Amino acid sequence: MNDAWLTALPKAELHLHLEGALEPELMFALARRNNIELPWADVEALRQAYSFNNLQEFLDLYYQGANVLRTEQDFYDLTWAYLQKCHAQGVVHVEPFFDPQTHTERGIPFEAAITGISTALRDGRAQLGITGGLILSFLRHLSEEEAFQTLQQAMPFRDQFFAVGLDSSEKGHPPSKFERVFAKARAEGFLAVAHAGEEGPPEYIWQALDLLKVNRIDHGVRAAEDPALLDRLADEQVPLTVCPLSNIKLCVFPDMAQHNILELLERGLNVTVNSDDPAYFGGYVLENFTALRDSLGMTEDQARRLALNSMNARLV
Ligand code: HPA
Ligand SMILES: [Zn+2]
Repeated sequence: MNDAWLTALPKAELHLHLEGALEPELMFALARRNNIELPWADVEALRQAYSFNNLQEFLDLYYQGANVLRTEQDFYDLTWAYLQKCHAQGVVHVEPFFDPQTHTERGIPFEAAITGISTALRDGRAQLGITGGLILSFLRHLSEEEAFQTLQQAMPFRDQFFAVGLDSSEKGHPPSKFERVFAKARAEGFLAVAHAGEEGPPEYIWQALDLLKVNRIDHGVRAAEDPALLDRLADEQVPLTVCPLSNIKLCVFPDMAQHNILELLERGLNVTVNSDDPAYFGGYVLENFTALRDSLGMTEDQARRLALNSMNARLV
């Protein structure tokens, strides 16, 4: 199975943080455009800094990088660059996240972010034939109150996103912290997803299912530690948006040869392949598939099932 075969396979990307698609070259270009001084001398020095021992070390850099995003045009350019990458790799449907609080906390109008992103998604549909929709993600290291405020702020733009999500520092911030915000979002008609079981324990996956009533679990690889949870995920065919290269970069697994994605697939779980933060983790969807082929011996049949799972796990 060569790269062209994997590219031709129709794929959906269901776990992608737009802020994590900010390539170093674009980060420097936007810094120049917005008169912002970056703490790295050049693109090479920035790439050198992409070495992480855990999720938090990555997040510290990711929030720093997002600081170059200021105008509606910046958000448009970021999203458009991502969509062109998708187009080149046979990704035909996308359901990206954005983190409004990363931007509103530094004084960027909510409207600038969501309008720039939505306009690019609309152009992606018209010009590239890529379908999809946007997920508004709450930062779980911030308070419930701030999540409620963010949802409130988003209401005038309710037709521009279809679901809410939960991301950022997982440990110590269980899904239960956001039970009431998610209930409100669901009552408003939004679907729900949540990061759970990336660094956090299986208990957080149970909570995401039972308290947040999510339609998908983002990551979920630590479900492997809990046989009863594996049975539930298999029985209910809950989609898991697994991100192999991310998990290696953030030391969730020591190396790709030890990743459990194919074991989860063979146990009957509804797993999909995604890139998470491709600019930081060394690859988009295609590179995640090729890594599974090269390091885990993924077969053509498994690749087909993974891609089909992603298409079937679409929510819009
Ligand atoms: O992998 C992730 N986990 C949690 N929060 C995130 N925000 C961007 N990427 C991630
Ligand atoms: Zn993620």
